[in-house]
Amino acid sequence: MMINVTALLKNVPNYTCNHNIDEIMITSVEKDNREVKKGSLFVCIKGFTVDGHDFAQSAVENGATVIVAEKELDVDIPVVRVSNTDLVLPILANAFFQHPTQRLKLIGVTGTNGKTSVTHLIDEICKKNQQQTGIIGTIEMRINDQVYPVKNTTPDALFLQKSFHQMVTEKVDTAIMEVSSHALDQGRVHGSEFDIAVFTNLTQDHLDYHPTMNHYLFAKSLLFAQLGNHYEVDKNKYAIINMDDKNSEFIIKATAQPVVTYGIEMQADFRAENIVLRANGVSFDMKTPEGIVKINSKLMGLFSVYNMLAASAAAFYSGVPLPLIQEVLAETNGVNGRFQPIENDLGIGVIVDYAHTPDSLQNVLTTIKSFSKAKIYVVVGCGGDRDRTKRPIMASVACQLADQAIFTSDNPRSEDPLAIIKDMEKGLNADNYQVVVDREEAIKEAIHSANEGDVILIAGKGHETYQIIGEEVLDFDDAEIAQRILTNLTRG
Ligand SMILES: CC(=O)N[C@H]1[C@@H](OP(=O)(O)OP(=O)(O)OC[C@H]2O[C@@H](n3ccc(=O)[nH]c3=O)[C@H](O)[C@@H]2O)O[C@H](CO)[C@@H](O)[C@@H]1O[C@H](C)C(=O)N[C@@H](C)C(=O)N[C@H](CCC(=O)O)C(=O)O
Ligand SMILES: Nc1ncnc2c1ncn2[C@@H]1O[C@H](COP(=O)(O)OP(=O)(O)OP(=O)(O)O)[C@@H](O)[C@H]1O
Ligand SMILES: N[C@H](CCC[C@H](N)C(=O)O)C(=O)O
Ligand SMILES: [Mg+2]
Repeated sequence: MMINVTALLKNVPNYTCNHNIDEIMITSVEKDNREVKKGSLFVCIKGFTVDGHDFAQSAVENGATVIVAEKELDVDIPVVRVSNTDLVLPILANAFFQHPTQRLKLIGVTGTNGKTSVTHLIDEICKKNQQQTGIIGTIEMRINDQVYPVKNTTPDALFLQKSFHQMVTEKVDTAIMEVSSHALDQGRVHGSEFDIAVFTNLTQDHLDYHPTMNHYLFAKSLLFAQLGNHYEVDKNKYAIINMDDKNSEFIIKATAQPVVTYGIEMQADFRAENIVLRANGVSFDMKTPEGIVKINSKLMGLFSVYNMLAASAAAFYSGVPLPLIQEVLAETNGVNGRFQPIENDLGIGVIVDYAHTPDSLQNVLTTIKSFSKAKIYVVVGCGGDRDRTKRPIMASVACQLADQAIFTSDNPRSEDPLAIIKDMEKGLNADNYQVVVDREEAIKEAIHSANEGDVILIAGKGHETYQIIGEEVLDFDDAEIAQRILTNLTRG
């Protein structure tokens, strides 16, 4: 692909340049000097860790023909000066890849918990409806059936627009993505034209990044402010909102587009009534704008009912018939690492779940409590270099709802694992816990202690296949490790 640089800069406000660049054609837009090739345009981004301006010379050596920067640079190629490269990157990426989101239906899901679960449900439903889908989120990116790794739940604007462009090329008609609060705050989704935006819920997390819960809420609301524009209502755009969350009113105010509501407690367009929570799933009557649909699902817990309502509303407003939605909800096994049972012959219930916030831990343990007749164990830790204030809350939830908690490590990253556990113990008024720093040993301890009928929740890492200790990323998979320990125990 070759694009004229002035055409690319058309929507960039107030730029200046030290050379005439009218005739320059560029081959790619890059923000990392290591990706620069002959003919690239290199955008210098001031990051949280390093300053991309420091890599400008290296970008020139790698073949860049134009640089976009916030300050004067001593290089031999044209430098386009702008006031904020963070804001310019999405504009350039979008223009370079020819506004790909105008050519597909884009569904964005935001909220503290449930984004991965809801996006995967929507994906399953759309596929059943013969749509060609692309999905981007915590676990991976998938375009049709091809899987690609992702570094962030919501990647940067360049990766995003490039991926949407690939989706368009590969005939995807519906893209479904998780939109994190970090991404909204950093403008990673600027230039992405959403058709449907879903709000799941807001509870405590990420207070290492957002100064207060109100800042966190504001960041989430930006997805709804970015839905369509504010001077006309687009009948094909919908904001899908959980009315039972106390922040729904704030989120609704952010959008000028039609609002579709869902919930259990409050009146809503999609509402679950007559809910029956069973040990092997849930059933409920889903009230919809087109009548009542009976849902029988293998998914567990009240939180899954919310996820099913959100996904059903999103799928319905993107054109999927209700009977088809009903069929997928009956069939789905949910997402890897979300309430995932680990089979064994010992009669112990072992569940791997990605609960890594106070609210999700509470939801999952409450769900287990609703069907468990014997003792509940929870193996839990808190991530290093992440919100420290959630640590004692998670510890307290664990001790209140489980009979025995085992505090352990969950990606300690640059922190001392024992210091993280000490944070968990701060102010804790309980003695039904023990500390086993090594996560594999902690899982072993829980399995060896449990008797037939007991349930063990292994929380926090879900689908993750690694444990980050310091700079090292070690292989670690809760499900695989639990399975191995259980099998060894069965064999005696
Ligand atoms: C705090 C944060 O959000 N950091 C994000 C940020 O990284 P950064 O600002 O540190 O970037 P940097 O390393 O300083 O680099 C600055 C610039 O120099 C360039 N560079 C850098 C090095 C080099 O050798 N050459 C070079 O050109 C980089 O390409 C970049 O353009 O920009 C990067 C690219 O977009 C992100 O990958 C990175 O996410 C990091 C890995 C991260 O951990 N983020 C977390 C907090 C996060 O975003 N999480 C959310 C959601 C979590 C959830 O689901 O709950 C997510 O969406 O993933
Ligand atoms: N609607 C919900 N409300 C509360 N908790 C939920 C909900 N859905 C899922 N959970 C819990 O939260 C955990 C994470 O779910 P999921 O991965 O879908 O969330 P996420 O928003 O994608 O998380 P992340 O921010 O890490 O990407 C699940 O394992 C489950 O314990
Ligand atoms: N997206 C979340 C995932 C947390 C998962 C948990 N295992 C941890 O590492 O803290 C985060 O980066 O905060
Ligand atoms: Mg996720």
